[in-house]
Amino acid sequence: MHGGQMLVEDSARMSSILTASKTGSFPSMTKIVGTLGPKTRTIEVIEACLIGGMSVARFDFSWLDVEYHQETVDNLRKATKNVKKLCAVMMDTMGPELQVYNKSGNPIELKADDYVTITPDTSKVPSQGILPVNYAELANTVKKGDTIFLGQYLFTGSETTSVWLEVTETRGQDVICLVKNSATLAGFIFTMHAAQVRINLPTLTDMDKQAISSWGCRNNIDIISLSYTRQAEDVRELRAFLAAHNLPDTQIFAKIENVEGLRHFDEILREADGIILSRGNLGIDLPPEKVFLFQKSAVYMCNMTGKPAIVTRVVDSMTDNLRPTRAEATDVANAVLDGTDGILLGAETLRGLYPVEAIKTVGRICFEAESVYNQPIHFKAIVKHVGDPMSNEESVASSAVRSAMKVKASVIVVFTSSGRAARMIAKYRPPMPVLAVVIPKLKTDSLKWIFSGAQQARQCLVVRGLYPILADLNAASSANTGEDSALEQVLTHAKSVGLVSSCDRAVVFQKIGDSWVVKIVEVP
Ligand SMILES: Nc1ncnc2c1ncn2[C@@H]1O[C@H](COP(=O)(O)OP(=O)(O)OP(=O)(O)O)[C@@H](O)[C@H]1O
Ligand SMILES: CC(=O)C(=O)O
Ligand SMILES: [K+]
Ligand SMILES: [Mg+2]
Repeated sequence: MHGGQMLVEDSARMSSILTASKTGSFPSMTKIVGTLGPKTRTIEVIEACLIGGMSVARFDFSWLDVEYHQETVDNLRKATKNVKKLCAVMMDTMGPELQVYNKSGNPIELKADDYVTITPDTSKVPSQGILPVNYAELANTVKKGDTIFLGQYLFTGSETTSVWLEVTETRGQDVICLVKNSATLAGFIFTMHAAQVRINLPTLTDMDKQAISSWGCRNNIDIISLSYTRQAEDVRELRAFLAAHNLPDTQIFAKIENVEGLRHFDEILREADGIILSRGNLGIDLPPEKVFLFQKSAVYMCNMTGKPAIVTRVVDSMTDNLRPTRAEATDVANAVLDGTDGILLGAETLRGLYPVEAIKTVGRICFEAESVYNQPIHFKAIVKHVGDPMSNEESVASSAVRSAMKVKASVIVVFTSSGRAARMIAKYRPPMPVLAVVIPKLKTDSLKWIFSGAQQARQCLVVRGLYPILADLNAASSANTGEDSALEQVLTHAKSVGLVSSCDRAVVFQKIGDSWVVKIVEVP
């Protein structure tokens, strides 16, 4: 059961480390985002990922086309039905990504101390001596001494399949580079990252717009992960585009992947619904000694404002191995202790040999870290950050979390329509799970009437500690009559999944009429 009875600071902790974890059937509070690709697109594997703890599926449009992703998302829908679990759909844009296409798929061997020319002439065949890139202005953008990384998609920057280049000169539109490490580039697409330079391409490209208006609309996507977000305007532009394409409720998670995004972090955070700390790219854009500082500061700011923070690139080595490295295992736990909402798996699930094991391993580490998370410190920091006077809702929400801790409640139940109230509770990081009971609302898009709710429920799946339940329509009418049939149903469900037992206490946060109310009930 979740609970955080002991902190790492407690002196009695050491021997208890060896006690087996009671993970049970309930997943970690920290959410796991899995990128679906070649190794994770059959119904069977997706089912195993969902059962293993994946609650958000990411579709990366840097790779392949709308038809490919449609097949995968159709399989995801079947899998969620089969295992009776909700899963949010996250679409990841391509953005201004530099790519080298290696049509033949023949490996390219680069040797340390050799020279290689990067050219925008894409009629050239990539080889040891020449690498054609999909960007005409590279020579005007980089200068002597700059660093360029190149490798298979989702490369780590310290492996034999990616290469570190140093710009020695520019010649017309070409860029001549010194190869710093020997490497064999394999695959059909290589990603290029020029460190700390501005790529003069729009954040939301025409290709992305096309994919959103076709695939995105067709699948009523829950979240867009906006790659290479560099300023708040990027988010505003996407927001307007979504509204114009009948996707007004799709959330925007800004991916911070370079120093320009880092510089504008505060303004981006104000506009976005969540943040993805894209350590893959940012980890090579920043000097290594600065990466942790960005992570701690960014997660802290997200926590203070109650917006989800997702950390990427945690267990790269699990792409080919059953166990993560010691450093990776510790890194996952530290991300949880920092306060992250979710962990995003990329290569591990996309092309890895052990996608399900990667999900489960990360889930177990998160679960363990959550049990020693210093929630009281976090709680105090938010109260201080929000300051006085608090809004009525926030004041009651924070009190609900405090009450739940004081009475050692097993669960907090929150009734919500948009998900906002649930996120407000989660912001205070209660140590027990929060059941977000999503009450459907009747809405019109001027063509037809529809019930909202399913999407809002799925969007809760990216927030630490939230477990959404989509209420039936009868629940919607019972609230204002003071009837508690919905609450009874929720507690019965919580009992059936082993989350609560008879005589446990549950804290309920709900809106009755215009007032926010907290009550403490005993599980029947
Ligand atoms: N016991 C209950 N049973 C069923 N419905 C309930 C119960 N208690 C509250 N509700 C309903 O839950 C809904 C809570 O949604 P509400 O819209 O107030 O919150 P939200 O969507 O998180 O915030 P906002 O609308 O401000 O974005 C209300 O419609 C309320 O009437
Ligand atoms: C996932 C991703 O894009 C990154 O970490 O850079
Ligand atoms: K991408
Ligand atoms: Mg990236």
